Amino acid sequence: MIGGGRIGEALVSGLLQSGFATKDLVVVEKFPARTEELATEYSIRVTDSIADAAEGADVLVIAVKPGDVDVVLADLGKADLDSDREKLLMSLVAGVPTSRYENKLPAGSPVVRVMPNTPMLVGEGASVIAAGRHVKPDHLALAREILESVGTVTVVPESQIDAVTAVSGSGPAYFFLVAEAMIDAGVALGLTRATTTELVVQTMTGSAAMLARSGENAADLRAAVTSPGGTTAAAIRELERGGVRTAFYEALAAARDRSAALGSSGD
Ligand SMILES: NC(=O)C1=CN([C@@H]2O[C@H](COP(=O)(O)OP(=O)(O)OC[C@H]3O[C@@H](n4cnc5c(N)ncnc54)[C@H](O)[C@@H]3O)[C@@H](O)[C@H]2O)C=CC1
Ligand SMILES: O=C(O)[C@@H]1CCC=N1
Repeated sequence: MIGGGRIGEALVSGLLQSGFATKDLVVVEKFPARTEELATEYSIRVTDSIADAAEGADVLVIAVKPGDVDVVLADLGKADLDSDREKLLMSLVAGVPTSRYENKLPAGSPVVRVMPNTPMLVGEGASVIAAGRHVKPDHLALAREILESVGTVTVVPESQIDAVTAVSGSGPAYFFLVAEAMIDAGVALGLTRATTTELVVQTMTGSAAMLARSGENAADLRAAVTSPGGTTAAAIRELERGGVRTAFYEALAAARDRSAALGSSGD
């Protein structure tokens, strides 16, 4: 795991909780305080040397910011890696296409681009994978196996990954924002923060469970809550007046465009 930040830690933590052995994971982290934190929290080996971790690894996971990918690739290029041992590279980096890795790695290197999300920290991640040019079914199966230990896995063509990033990669932030706004609104109505937080969290959890399990679509489930002339209709009217639907269209298009831009500029 190259990059032990938020997403790197989420995957490491999820993998360990799902039964991966600490001896099978090595994290490369360049920020010393972070190195210390990860080693203490998870009892895994954390190093600041990419060469040290990559030697002997079957899978390299890249979890640095898009702007740091070229440095990582340069370090991998300098490392004296065992060329007989094929390594699967899994990039969790937003925006960066598989071709950027393929152009810098030895010819024929298998690269899988992944768009994960942070709920993998609690085993509820939604990971989406796209195969690079040299990926064979076995590589895809291995990537799937790793990611399925922390949530669901969906395979799409790489042309769809920027859109997927807008939906599920950034998606948790939209839900957290809605939760934050609802909690503040409940407090404005006079409820305690503790009570309103508990109610919002359970309402979100319960609604998500209904969406996942009831077999009904979101529009029908919403209609079932909306009594004629009732409270929900009054609330939805205000949300629509506030442009909530258009805001989501625009927000997801902005995220998709930003993902594409990160891939070309890297910053
Ligand atoms: N945070 C999220 O919800 C999601 C993030 N991603 C992607 O995951 C990647 C990482 O994001 P975060 O974890 O949020 O960022 P972060 O900034 O928390 O973590 C990146 C880590 O990489 C380390 N690092 C940078 N250069 C390094 C190098 N050369 N060698 C070793 N370590 C190095 C940094 O010290 C830092 O700890 C990004 O590319 C992002 O696009 C993808 C999906 C969701
Ligand atoms: O905000 C970002 O760029 C990353 C990618 C998806 C979620 N977080």
